[in-house]
Amino acid sequence: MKISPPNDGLHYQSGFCNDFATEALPGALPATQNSPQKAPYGLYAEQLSGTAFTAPRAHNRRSWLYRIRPGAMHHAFEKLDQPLLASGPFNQVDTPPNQLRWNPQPIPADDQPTDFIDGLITVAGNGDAAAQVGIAIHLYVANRSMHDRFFYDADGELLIVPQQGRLLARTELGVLEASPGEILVIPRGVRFCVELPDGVARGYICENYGAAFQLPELGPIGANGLANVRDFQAPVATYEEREGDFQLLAKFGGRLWAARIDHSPLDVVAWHGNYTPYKYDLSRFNTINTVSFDHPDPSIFTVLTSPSDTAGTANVDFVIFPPRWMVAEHTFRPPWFHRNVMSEYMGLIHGAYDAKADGFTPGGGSLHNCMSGHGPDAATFDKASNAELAPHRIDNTMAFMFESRYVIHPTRYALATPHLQKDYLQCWHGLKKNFNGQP
Ligand SMILES: O=C(O)Cc1cc(O)ccc1O
Ligand SMILES: [Fe+2]
Repeated sequence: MKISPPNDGLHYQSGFCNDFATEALPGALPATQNSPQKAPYGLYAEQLSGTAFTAPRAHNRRSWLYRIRPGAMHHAFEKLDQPLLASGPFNQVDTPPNQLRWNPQPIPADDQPTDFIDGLITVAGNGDAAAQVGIAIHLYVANRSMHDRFFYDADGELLIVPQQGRLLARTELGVLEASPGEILVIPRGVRFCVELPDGVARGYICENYGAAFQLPELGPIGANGLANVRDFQAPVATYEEREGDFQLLAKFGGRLWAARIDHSPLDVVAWHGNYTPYKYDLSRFNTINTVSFDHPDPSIFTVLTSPSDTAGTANVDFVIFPPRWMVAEHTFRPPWFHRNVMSEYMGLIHGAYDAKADGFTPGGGSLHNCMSGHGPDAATFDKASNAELAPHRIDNTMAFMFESRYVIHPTRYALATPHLQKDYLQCWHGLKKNFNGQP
């Protein structure tokens, strides 16, 4: 496996939810208090709270920003139409228990300029943004950088999974670049814009209305393993001092809103705290699996989890299926047939997924809802049932799953789009009856 330092030329601070401190100008960060009577350089001090003031210390997230102008300085918001963006409660259409699968969403043609916000398409979700429970699952397809407009999401944090093309996220707390194979998390409320270094981009987003993503417990695995703390990267303070006729977009109450703003809100010269955007390279994931027999539950592949108020039962887990060695003896090695109380949306970043011989392609998606049967397709079942069980490396692949305790409701668009595969269920119809009463 290749492990390399970040090659995007940007600087990052290492760690997950650390108490970071960073300043773009020397002395811009007050050294001994949060709210000096006059902050250095004439900056305004502003606290950005991601959890209740009174949240337990282990979960409390907030950062102190020292900025050129406070976040309150903009004109009034007015509603902005974005017909393909939907929000919880998801009740546009009745949710069928059918297993669903989609082909990739095409990137818009060049004569249809589409930035990261224009290109958001909601395919499914659950819960209620206003109640801070559940998730929305969006795709993004874009062919333009965001020019002179900035966005924040009050409804949830954004876990962004690039599938094609890099994203350069300029945020209030600094700049991060994410390539396919990396993820980017923008906390609730953080203002940012997205540029496209490769001209086009496509990917998936889990908009998490619930508790912020955290690292899963490791239990008997020990002190190390899965996604290690030091591999998460937060930005360093970088500010824009820029005036003009700009737009501040907000997602609030399930709707998009737009306000005029006469300066760049990315004007934070220094900050400290643990409420930050971050990126993570999925190739850093320390994969744990069986070295004896049977296919363990996919929870061993959990990168991040958003807990609900029931222990061990996530609002949403972000799970990956990375390259790995398969060595299980006398075992059917691919994912088994199963029905799950949790609901599973899957996407594919690149390569092929070991439960599906074909039909699940990079950029595509699938949804297996609460208690809907699914598992290997007929070709995979046949092959794996007869394979010689030598050590085998599953290579060149990266699939992922957003797994939620709440039923995931597809949107009207997702059920009507021509990208929905009409024949998905056929993938199991070729499974033969092998039972003949003989052991
Ligand atoms: O393909 C799926 O459905 C995801 C999945 C993978 C796995 O290895 C075990 C169970 C499971 O739900
Ligand atoms: Fe599954």
